[in-house]
Amino acid sequence: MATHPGGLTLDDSTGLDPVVRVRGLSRRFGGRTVLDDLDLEIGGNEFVALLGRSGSGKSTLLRALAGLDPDVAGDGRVEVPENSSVIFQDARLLPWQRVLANVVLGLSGPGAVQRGLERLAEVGLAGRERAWPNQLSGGEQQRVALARSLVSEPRLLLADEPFGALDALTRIRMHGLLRELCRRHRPAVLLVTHDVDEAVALADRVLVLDAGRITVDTAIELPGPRQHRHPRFLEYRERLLAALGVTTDEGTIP
Ligand SMILES: Nc1ncnc2c1ncn2[C@@H]1O[C@H](COP(=O)(O)OP(=O)(O)OP(=O)(O)O)[C@@H](O)[C@H]1O
Repeated sequence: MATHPGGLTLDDSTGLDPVVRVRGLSRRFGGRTVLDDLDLEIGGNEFVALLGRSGSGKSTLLRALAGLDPDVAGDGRVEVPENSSVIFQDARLLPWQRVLANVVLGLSGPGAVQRGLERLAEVGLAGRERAWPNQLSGGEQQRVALARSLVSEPRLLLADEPFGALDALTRIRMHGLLRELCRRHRPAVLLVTHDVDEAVALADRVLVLDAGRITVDTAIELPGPRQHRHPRFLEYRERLLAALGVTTDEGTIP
């Protein structure tokens, strides 16, 4: 059981008990308000994608949740699980440490190395444990970062455009891998992306951040493996693009 900030008692056993609770979060840079009294809840095991135009504050929100921004306004309330992980667009591996050492960095105790080996196998890098990061491709390095982000069995995974630097084919493979790993390890996920297709393909719920607040909050309900050409997929896509202010005509070359 856990206590809601408002005093409501929520039942952990449902898996719906929020692991992220944000109330009244504001962030200003100089005179500019980027996050404006924002509220957000993410349930345990929920996979949430956060869309927004460039500069709308997606990374600012993720950094606040990751505890990487010491200057978020004091009147807001941000509750996240202690055991959270972050993954960025660049893998951020230590070049002087081998792959396995990068994955288990900061972990101690019996079983840490074993867990690292298991995660590496899950991301398809069994046998590469002793390689140096610069011996891996960009996509492989990002697989290592994914293994590292899950090795501590986090309750919350914060991902900031983790596939943004990858080529289209690698990105699609990584989508499948992330979905599969999240099904297995069940963290709640907040995935920041500018890619509407990525959001609809991966998430249970998609948010749009605009003018400092969450303006769209929609569940994605699609049967079976997600097909980009499924009519409902296209419907979600159109609706989200419209919410982002993109008209269907944009991108059409006359
Ligand atoms: N440390 C900072 N100092 C000043 N302004 C900042 C700082 N960090 C972010 N900003 C501003 O806050 C706004 C939101 O930035 P943020 O990186 O959160 O947007 P974003 O939605 O993630 O954008 P993108 O999709 O382009 O990555 C931008 O206008 C940015 O210039």
